[in-house]
Amino acid sequence: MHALNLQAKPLSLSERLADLAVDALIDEADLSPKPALVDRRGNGAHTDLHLGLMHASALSLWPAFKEMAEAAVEIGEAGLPLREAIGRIGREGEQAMLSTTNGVNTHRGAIWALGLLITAAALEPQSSGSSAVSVRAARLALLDDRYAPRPLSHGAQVALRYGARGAREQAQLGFPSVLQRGLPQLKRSRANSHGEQNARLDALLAIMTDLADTCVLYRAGEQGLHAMQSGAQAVLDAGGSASLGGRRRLHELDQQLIALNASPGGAADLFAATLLLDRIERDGILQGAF
Ligand SMILES: CC(C)(COP(=O)(O)OP(=O)(O)OC[C@H]1O[C@@H](n2cnc3c(N)ncnc32)[C@H](O[C@H]2O[C@H](COP(=O)(O)OP(=O)(O)OP(=O)(O)O)[C@@H](O)[C@H]2O)[C@@H]1O)[C@@H](O)C(=O)NCCC(=O)NCCS
Ligand SMILES: Nc1ncnc2[nH]cnc12
Repeated sequence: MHALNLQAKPLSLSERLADLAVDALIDEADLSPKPALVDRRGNGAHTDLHLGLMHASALSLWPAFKEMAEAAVEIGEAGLPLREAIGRIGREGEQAMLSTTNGVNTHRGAIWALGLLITAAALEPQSSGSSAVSVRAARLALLDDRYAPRPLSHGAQVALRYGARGAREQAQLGFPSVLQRGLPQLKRSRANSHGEQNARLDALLAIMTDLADTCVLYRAGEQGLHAMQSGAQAVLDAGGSASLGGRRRLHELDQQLIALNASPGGAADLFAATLLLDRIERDGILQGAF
């Protein structure tokens, strides 16, 4: 008789990438204190969101992320067939999210950003540096999905009103807010021994300093966007989240954005993308897979 084999089955590349994406979303939700966003302390500027819902939403997206990575492995190149396959899977993921959250939009922007990035990572797992993955993701984002509906989304309304191009442009440009703001700040604050949670808060704030966040623009106009960008810069200038001065500024920013109803949901999604790329680069996506 054979002894029981209790060893866990190794994860496939797609399962591992889906795990990394969901982990990044859960870590983003848990990070506290984030200005005006849902975190361990409360609901920030939201009346219809809470931490449990953010976690449930993140977990509901695992199958969609896995399917996107599988499509990349099967199709094998960043062309229109792959773009349209992940567009369809992304829309199905949005439906799974909405049925989990009872219709609340928790992670639409995250499905877009993290979906493109894990698809790009799965295309060439041996080339998993942040810049290389982002360039491949941008190539996919530049392709026009013929089956995508064009709803008058909040982002589309803000584009008409203020000319901000939001999530689509961010991806098409290769995620500059992640590559030029979030990741460098995360590394700087870690190098200064600020502690992991403070380093993550600083990375989120760095993204907020110059993002045209369409959530903020939709809810609080240009005044809200200016408050977000200048307030985030003030925290970093005062020494960041690890310093007493920075923490005071962070508290002020939280209060100010809540008063303006300005929730930086786009910045939160790009912060999750920062964590994802950081993990892919540090741990490698092949570790633990196969
Ligand atoms: C291309 C799409 C991203 C669609 O873009 P569009 O701008 O038309 O759509 P929006 O519905 O407005 O979604 C964009 C979401 O992206 C986040 N975001 C905002 N600004 C930026 C930015 N500058 N860079 C990157 N990301 C950004 C943001 O997501 C977060 O906010 C959500 C809550 O927002 P909202 O619905 O406005 O909610 P509230 O203000 O709270 O509403 P009320 O309570 O007031 O009612 C939250 O979900 C966060 O995730 C924007 O919301 C893309 O989505 C698309 O085409 N999808 C189709 C499927 C597809 O092709 N997928 C590809 C597979 S990878
Ligand atoms: N933590 C958070 N709070 C509110 N909206 C979000 N969208 C993505 N993450 C979010």
